[in-house]
Amino acid sequence: MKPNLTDLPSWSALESHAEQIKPLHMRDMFANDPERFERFFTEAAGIKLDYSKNRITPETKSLLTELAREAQLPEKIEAMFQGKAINTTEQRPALHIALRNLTNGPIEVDGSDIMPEVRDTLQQMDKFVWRIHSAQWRGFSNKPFTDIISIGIGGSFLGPKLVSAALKPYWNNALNCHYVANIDGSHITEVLKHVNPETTLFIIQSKSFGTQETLENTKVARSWFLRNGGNLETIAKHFVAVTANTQSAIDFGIQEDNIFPMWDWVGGRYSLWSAIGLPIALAIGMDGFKALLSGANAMDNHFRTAPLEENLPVTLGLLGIWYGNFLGADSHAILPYDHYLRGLPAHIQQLDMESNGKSVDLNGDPTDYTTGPIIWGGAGANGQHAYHQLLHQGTRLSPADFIIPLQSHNPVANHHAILFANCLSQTQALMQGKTAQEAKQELLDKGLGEDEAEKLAPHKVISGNKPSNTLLFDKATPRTVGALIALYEHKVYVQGAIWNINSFDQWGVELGKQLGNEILNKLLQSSSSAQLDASTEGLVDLYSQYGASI
Ligand SMILES: O=P(O)(O)OC[C@H]1O[C@](O)(CO)[C@@H](O)[C@@H]1O
Repeated sequence: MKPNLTDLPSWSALESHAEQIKPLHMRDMFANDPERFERFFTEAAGIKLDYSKNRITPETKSLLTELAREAQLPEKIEAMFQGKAINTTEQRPALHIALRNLTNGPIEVDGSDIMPEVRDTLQQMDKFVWRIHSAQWRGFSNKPFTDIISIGIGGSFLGPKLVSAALKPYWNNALNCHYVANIDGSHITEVLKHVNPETTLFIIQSKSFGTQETLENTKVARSWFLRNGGNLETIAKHFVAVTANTQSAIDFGIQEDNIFPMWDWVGGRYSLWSAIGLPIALAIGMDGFKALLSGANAMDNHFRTAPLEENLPVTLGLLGIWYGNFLGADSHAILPYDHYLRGLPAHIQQLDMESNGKSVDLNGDPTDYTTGPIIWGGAGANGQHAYHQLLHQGTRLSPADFIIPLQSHNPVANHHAILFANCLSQTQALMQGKTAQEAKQELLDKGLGEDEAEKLAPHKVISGNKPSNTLLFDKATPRTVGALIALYEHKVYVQGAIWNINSFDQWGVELGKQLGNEILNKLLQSSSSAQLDASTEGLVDLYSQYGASI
């Protein structure tokens, strides 16, 4: 039997090593090692990573790499690329890498090559995008489309939404791209207010075609369409679907020719590279979409072949393990300093937390170590005037990724230099902090008296020693955005592989769905026999008294 993770020799070595590292300050690490930047810098697929502002030494790095080897990470990486059923609870491979496999080499699932279907679907997308862009495919009154509304949630929403916003400079501008996800009726109501039924195309995005939010929103979109000039014959011009469950989409009323396939070997949160990326392709064109795939593919090749020590996803994954399992961090911040990438934290949050928010290992045994962190974040520099205070002076440790392009798509005045300076100053401040002596001297220099300075100084002390990574790329292009997202996908896999958990299922979300249906029955028909706890029952009563009648 394989040893438990915490029984591996490198695990106990890392535990002892952590005790040696805890008292050390990064300020001194930088002072003592002029090569530190070069030592802890790596790049691949257009993404540069400076990880020198971490609480690590070369020994930390080699111990973490040893952990990766002892936990059989290289074998597990290969298993993913070879299409092994690494999603063990559902007996499926996780082959998002096939969706961007540009070598045309075969990738087999159950003995048959899946690449022909992948290529066919890309062609189907290509043809569709061309027909919409060239106005060969028009709305019911023969006008070209002006708006697309993608209806989907979770992985069928966050990835396409992130990427289409990230690549706004590449939009062909003939089409506006909107997203509806939430079952809160205000979401679809607000989106429908701004579009014309004659020129609006709906893309229903659901791998399962069984997701309540998506199906209910689709019903609303359909009746809105029928009430506003459309009819049963013209629905086919305005509704297409992307799903792995073709029959349910047909039963729902989507014409078979309007259905783009996806497959059970691609997880929802890894699916933006499939036809779920249709809104992206419509927004930026198929060449742009293929460039996105090629960026991800470049990261895939790097991940599969680069030595562990130079491997970007492995490096990020191991650093996360270092902080989470050995230095007590329980969250991780994603801080894009790029307006176009403002959707990145939400996407990575789903990617990471739905993948690695697990507490049993592959054998079904409870893990005796912590797993996936809480992912949070937002766009810089805005966050500096909000939550960065806690990063600098709070009691919790939250490592952060600062993500910034070297060039801006919009070189307005000195904005990009200012943005860049803000980003770097944050990582510097987090690393070096401000000592009590420095704080006091600053106050004295400002003319405060000795007593006053002494009193105020503790509030101005910043401990520093707070870790961050800086990720850079030339510009947010389809290629770099593809590589960046693939980097995080693989980071998540690295961590899941080492923690020996299944990163590709999400059973935790099911209970809420089950209970939600029971509660809904209660809300809609007060006769339901479902037994509820006192709190939920009380809240249902409140809804029956006040909510239902409004
Ligand atoms: O694409 P579907 O099947 O509608 O699922 C939407 C999302 O729901 C989830 O299953 C979680 O509820 C995600 O994993 C998935 O991306």
